[in-house]
Amino acid sequence: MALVGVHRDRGELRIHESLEELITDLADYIAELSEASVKERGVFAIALSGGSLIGLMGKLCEAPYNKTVDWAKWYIFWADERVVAKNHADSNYKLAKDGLLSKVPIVPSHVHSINDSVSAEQAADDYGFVIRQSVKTRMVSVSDICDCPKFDLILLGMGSDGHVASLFPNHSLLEEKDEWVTFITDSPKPPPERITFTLPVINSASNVAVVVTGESKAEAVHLAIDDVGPDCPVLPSRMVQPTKGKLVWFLDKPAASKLCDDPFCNKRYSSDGKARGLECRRAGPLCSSYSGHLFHEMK
Ligand SMILES: O=C1O[C@H](COP(=O)(O)O)[C@@H](O)[C@H](O)[C@H]1O
Repeated sequence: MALVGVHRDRGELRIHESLEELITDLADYIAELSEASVKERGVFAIALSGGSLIGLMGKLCEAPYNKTVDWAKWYIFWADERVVAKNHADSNYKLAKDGLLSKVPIVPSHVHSINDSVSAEQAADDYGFVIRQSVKTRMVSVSDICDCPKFDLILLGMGSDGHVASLFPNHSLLEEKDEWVTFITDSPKPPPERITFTLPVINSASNVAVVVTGESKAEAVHLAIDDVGPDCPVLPSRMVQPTKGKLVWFLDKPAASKLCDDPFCNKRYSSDGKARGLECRRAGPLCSSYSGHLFHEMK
């Protein structure tokens, strides 16, 4: 059973009892967005990240999703990529290909991976061109408030330092306002050369999901979501604030364990692993950060 709440300005939180439950909820969420987008626009433009996210999407390769999802309508992009050969162990493309894309009937020409035979700067330029072409042909829609691409869904992971895509804390790339895709040659996490969507592109998407698991990320989750006051370090993950789109956090219990303005009205999980806040929530007024929200237990 998951707890779902809507934070007043940090989007919807889905906190899962187990990884298995999170994995199923994530597959349902992606499948539903795909269906809605294909119905509305005839296509589904999705941007992936690398890391643990791909393993957590694995259920999409299984029944019923492998048969019910309209894979032929999917257009795949990457929110970030390491500038390494496509068959390199560090490649986000390889990770997605091995873990997902080779197991479902995606049209190969709909998979937009980076040019891996040029410099990071050139790869970012080339990828920006690919996205401009995709906007021109309306495979990717365009934001109605700026000229940015509006992806149907951008899927992000988050590092324990709070980075998303290849946007790292205290890095000048966080200030990029003009480019859609940019590059980094000094990534604090190896490999050093990467390309990444910029915040204006991430924040123009119709839907953004941040998928975070494990206790090692609990502090970053706390800093990305809770109202921790003016001295709070501004993590890249906190700068994910879709202008008009919907933000959803998929968390497991360990990742959510340091949330203080939490769905449980400041009560953490009790030692037996039960979410005590459920009683608290039923009994009394809700934590102010979660006003105007729906809170329910998901079956
Ligand atoms: O380097 C990267 O790290 C993040 C987080 O990865 P995780 O394994 O800790 O989930 C990932 O989202 C990003 O795409 C990747 O390039």
